[in-house]
Amino acid sequence: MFHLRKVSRDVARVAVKTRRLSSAPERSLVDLSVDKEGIAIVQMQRAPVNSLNIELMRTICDSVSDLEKDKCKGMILTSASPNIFSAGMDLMELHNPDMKRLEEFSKSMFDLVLKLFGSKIVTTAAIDGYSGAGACVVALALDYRSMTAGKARIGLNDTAVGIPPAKWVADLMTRTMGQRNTELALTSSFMFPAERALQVGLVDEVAKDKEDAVERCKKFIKLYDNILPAVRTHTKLSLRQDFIVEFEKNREQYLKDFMNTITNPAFQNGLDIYISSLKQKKVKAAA
Ligand SMILES: CCCCC/C=C\C/C=C\C/C=C/C(=O)SCCNC(=O)CCNC(=O)[C@H](O)C(C)(C)COP(=O)(O)OP(=O)(O)OC[C@H]1O[C@@H](n2cnc3c(N)ncnc32)[C@H](O)[C@@H]1OP(=O)(O)O
Repeated sequence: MFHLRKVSRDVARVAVKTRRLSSAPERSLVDLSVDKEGIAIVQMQRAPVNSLNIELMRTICDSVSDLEKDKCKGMILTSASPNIFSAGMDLMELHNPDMKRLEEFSKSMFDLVLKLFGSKIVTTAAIDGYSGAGACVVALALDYRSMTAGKARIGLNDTAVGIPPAKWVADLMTRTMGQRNTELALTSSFMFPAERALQVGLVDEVAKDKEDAVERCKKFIKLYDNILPAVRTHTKLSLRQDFIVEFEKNREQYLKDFMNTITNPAFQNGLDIYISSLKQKKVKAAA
């Protein structure tokens, strides 16, 4: 666990009242609440599997911006879907896409990664269920991850949908898990149960259930209670600056690479088969 040096100084905080912000229609994709201590829960609720489409990614992004403006202590990203944190990118956004929307999709995806990775507040995830590919990228962009033991799996299984992991995705994983573990994870597309994910550093703690995962996130956020937020943010961002600068510098190229991969006919054929197999699974289960 982490040991943060105590700084004996009053930390001025803007009082954040407990409230819900999910009344606006576009905000119904997440349920956002902030407790009396200034810790926010951003709960994804895009049924059935929280697949990341443009609207969900933008909503998460906007929510984090709001929380930063409000000077929240920290946020916990979690899911309303039982057994699923998120199924990753919305495959329907990638399947026979409209070019303009695909470009918007790519931009929203990059904006979200940068927003989460470069956030001023403490960012955590309580992962209570499947967290594959794009969802694992989202989790990796946060400061801390707790994950429930059991059936939940996390990993970058991009090759399963025919997407070779982009360099920045591999970099993000390497920062967390180191070169060797990342190489093994990416080349094998291994989906880690919580205990294995903990061993390789993909998650920080294993929880017994969702409630416990949320509590562990809160505990992590409170570790910073005696550190001046501006000092913590400065330190975090200076350690992350290399990734952010590199990302901004290559953003246009990453966008082109992503668009080229998705629009490749071989990728579209593979995706056709993959989506059919997902649907078929349901038909078989019902039979
Ligand atoms: C900033 C964020 C993005 C960052 C990414 C950045 C860069 C690129 C990095 C990586 C590339 C990432 C690629 C991807 O993320 S591609 C998506 C990869 N995800 C998957 O392959 C998961 C596929 N789904 C499953 O394995 C299962 O559905 C599940 C999640 C384990 C859940 O199983 P369960 O049995 O509970 O449900 P169903 O399988 O019956 O599914 C219900 C329903 O949902 C549809 N669905 C499932 N997954 C997706 C999806 N990813 N997108 C769209 N729709 C999905 C499924 O087809 C069912 O639909 P139906 O109409 O039949 O009800």
